[in-house]
Amino acid sequence: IILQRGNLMKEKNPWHKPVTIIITVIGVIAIVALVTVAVLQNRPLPQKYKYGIVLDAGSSHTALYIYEWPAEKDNNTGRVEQTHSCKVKGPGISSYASAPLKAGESLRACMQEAEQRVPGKRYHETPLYLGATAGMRLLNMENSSASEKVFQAVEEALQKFPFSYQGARILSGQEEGAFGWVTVNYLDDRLEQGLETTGALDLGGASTQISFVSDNYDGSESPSNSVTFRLYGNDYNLYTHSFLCYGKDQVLRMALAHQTQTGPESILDPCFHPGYNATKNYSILYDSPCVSDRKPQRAPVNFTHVGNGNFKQCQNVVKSVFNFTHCNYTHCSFNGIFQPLLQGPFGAFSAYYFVMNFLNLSDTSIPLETVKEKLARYCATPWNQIIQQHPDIKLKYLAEYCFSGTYILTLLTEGYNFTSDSYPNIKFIKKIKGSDAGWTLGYMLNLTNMIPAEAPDSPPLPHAGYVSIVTIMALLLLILFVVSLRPLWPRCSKQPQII
Ligand SMILES: O=c1[nH]cnc2c1ncn2[C@@H]1O[C@H](COP(=O)(O)OP(=O)(O)O)[C@@H](O)[C@H]1O
Ligand SMILES: [Ca+2]
Repeated sequence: IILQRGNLMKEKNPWHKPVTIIITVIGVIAIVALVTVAVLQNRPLPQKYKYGIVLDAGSSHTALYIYEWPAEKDNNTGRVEQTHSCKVKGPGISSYASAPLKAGESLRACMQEAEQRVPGKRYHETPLYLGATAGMRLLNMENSSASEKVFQAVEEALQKFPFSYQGARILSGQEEGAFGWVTVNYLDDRLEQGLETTGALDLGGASTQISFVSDNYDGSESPSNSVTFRLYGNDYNLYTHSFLCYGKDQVLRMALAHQTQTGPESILDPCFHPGYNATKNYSILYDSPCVSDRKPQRAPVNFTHVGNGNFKQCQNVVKSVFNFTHCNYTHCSFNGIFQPLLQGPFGAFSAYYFVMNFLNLSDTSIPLETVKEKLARYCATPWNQIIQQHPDIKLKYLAEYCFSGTYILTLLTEGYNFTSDSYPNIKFIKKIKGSDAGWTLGYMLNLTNMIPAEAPDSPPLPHAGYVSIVTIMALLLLILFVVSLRPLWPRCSKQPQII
């Protein structure tokens, strides 16, 4: 009987049937394979990078920037980052008008650095651009054949490198302003998300740019200030203006020209520290289209530049470089240039940042009146004390911070109409998420078509969500499968039947 019972038990356990075992094993293998394939197939591929190089040939110096982005995801947002920058030794390329070959040579060291930073197998597909700004605009106005020679020399030097050379050219003021705006908003991820944009304030040595979106500007009033973009499915109507000669170095020339109109032997300059005393050359001072027509006749060769450090008087000198007499539009900034009402936050970079950071005034939550008081105290500090306090700073920069700070505050308030209420909307910035604020990134994004006009189609689920859902579904299938075999389950709990 016991034997019989044992036989009965064996026959009744369907799990031990070969067919059931095979089906179960196949089912488990299929589910494991499904999950594995789903996970592996959709795993993000190992990152490969592409590179782009932009040379910013500014009026005072040239800088090289290397950008990097994942090779598979060109069209995704916020993915292009600056990986390296190199400051070219010596002055800007426009200063080599009388020795153009040296302009090309000056770029070599930074280009060699770029060769080290970009992987060799990417050289040929790495675009290389050079964009020149206001220094070359002025040289081109003054002596176009000299500017052509400089470009020729620069071009020859750059073509010797193994990158994909895409040309050297002068950017228009609108391009310089608009691409600075693109850079700032791209790095802040504002474009793809369609967020309110940040205005861009760029202060160079020879020109300055203001760019922002304003609800009361559709481009119809003063169309030359309008730049339109369609980015990620959003339309932007940007106001932008570049003031040639209103970079801080050219404004200093204009301020000195204002003070030397009669060709004196010496001037007492409120924008320089008390005790500052330097001999300057009239011909060098007036050697720029921004001031050349004002050169006093019968001036001596040199004049003595003496400081007396008075902020209020310095503001008056600086104001003399702005013209507020005429405006043929609803609103103007200065020199009869249209400007819509200021709107939104602003990022102020390049020399805005260098100067305000040096002066410890980059925090715009400090009330504007306090900023002015602090700057007034700084300007009144004797020159020898300033030198002692900042032994590592180049004397040329050091001597000019009082002037530059005064110019920045005057430009922002009197020029662009920022008030003590709207001043805190400005942020003085150097970098955003590791990339320098400036026109170069926006320029490259535009020329490589890296910002799509329409929003890219993105997969409905991120990778992790996709994997989780596939795994959960596979487990459910497994449970369903096991449950479906229920009629074949052994009835272990039942009492053995005794026949
Ligand atoms: O460390 C610094 N302290 C103060 N000013 C600086 C420093 N580095 C650069 N600058 C200034 O920033 C400005 C940069 O202008 P840039 O050469 O880009 O001219 P551009 O944009 O008008 O062509 C110049 O006035 C230069 O002197
Ligand atoms: Ca610049």
